[in-house]
Amino acid sequence: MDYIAVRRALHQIPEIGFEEVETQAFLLEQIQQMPQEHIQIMKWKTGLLVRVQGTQPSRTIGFRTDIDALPVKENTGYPFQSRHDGKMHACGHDFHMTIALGALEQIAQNPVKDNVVFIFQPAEEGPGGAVPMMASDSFQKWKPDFIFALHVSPEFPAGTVATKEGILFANTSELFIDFYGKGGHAAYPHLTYDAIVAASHFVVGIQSIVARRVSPLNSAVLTIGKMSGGTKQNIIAEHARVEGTIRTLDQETMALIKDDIERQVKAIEIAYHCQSRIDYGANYYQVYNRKKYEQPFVDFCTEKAFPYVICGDAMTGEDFGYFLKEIPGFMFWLGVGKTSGLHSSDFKPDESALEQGVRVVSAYIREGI
Ligand SMILES: CC(=O)N[C@@H](CCC[C@H](N)C(=O)O)C(=O)O
Repeated sequence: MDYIAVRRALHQIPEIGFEEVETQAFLLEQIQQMPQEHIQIMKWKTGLLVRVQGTQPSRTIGFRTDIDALPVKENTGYPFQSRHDGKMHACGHDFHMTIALGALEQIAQNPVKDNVVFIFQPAEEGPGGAVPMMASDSFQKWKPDFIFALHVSPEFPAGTVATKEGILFANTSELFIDFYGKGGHAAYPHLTYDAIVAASHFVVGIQSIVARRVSPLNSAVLTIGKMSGGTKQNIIAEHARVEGTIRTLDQETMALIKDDIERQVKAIEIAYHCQSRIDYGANYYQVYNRKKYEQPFVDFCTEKAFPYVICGDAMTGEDFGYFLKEIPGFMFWLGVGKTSGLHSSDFKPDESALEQGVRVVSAYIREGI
């Protein structure tokens, strides 16, 4: 398989969570070009489960990749840039899928003792594909006894593995708040209750939550990434909406932040004569690496001379945390060299990491687990 060509082809067809129809078809096309004798495929919504039958199986090993993209307008200048306007693989899932396909090809060509299931999971960026996929009959039928996954990172040199014991990715909760006021003519503000002014005060007010309610020895993030409202420049807005995300390293801090958000929303309602509705959307459980499952991987990397570093916690989220809550396993970062950060419109990971990713994943399946 030409990893770079596959990654570039996937890069051109980014799709948002649970819309990965073209992606699923492309993945199937690639899988059909592999030796078929030991492979079985099950579709699950826009995702796939692909099982390679082991030679003398006593258990099932799982490797999971996410397959969705983000609503980002690409600005990489790539000749192979996204063909789907306003959508982009800005979180590296094109890399993740290519590495999964590469490892699948190697295992399909030469199966290992145990069964291996490659899990192509939709909607990691939202609304969250892991929980419904895990609950499906298809997943339950081939449920792995051990599972692992990777995520690309621009924080580490291309091809370098980075992981740690304990929390790797944070707990997350999406946040959507609608403010409803009373619209009217821009020249008669005293006859209205401006929803945009209410939402703006809310956004400024909550900046004090992490600064003043969360212990300075703890960590949390409260980001509003989107704000919208109104219909025209000379009409006072009846409705405004803020959309964001909360990140914490424990559930208590998550509850504390939500409680403070609710208090501030109540205060805004009173002060600005509006009504509101809060929706916490998708919540992701932390990705927690238990030493028992992470340490053997670190030892394996050392033994095989795969470049490796110990990393810190990150406030990124990943619904892979739900797999690890139920199934033994671990997650790691794969460095893709210095580039703009994840979710940036000019995110340009170093493609030399693809081959190393395939090498690490297939070697660990074959010799490590
Ligand atoms: C690795 C990564 O970037 N993951 C996403 C996960 C999204 C979680 C959820 N939809 C939210 O926005 O809270 C991230 O943003 O960290």
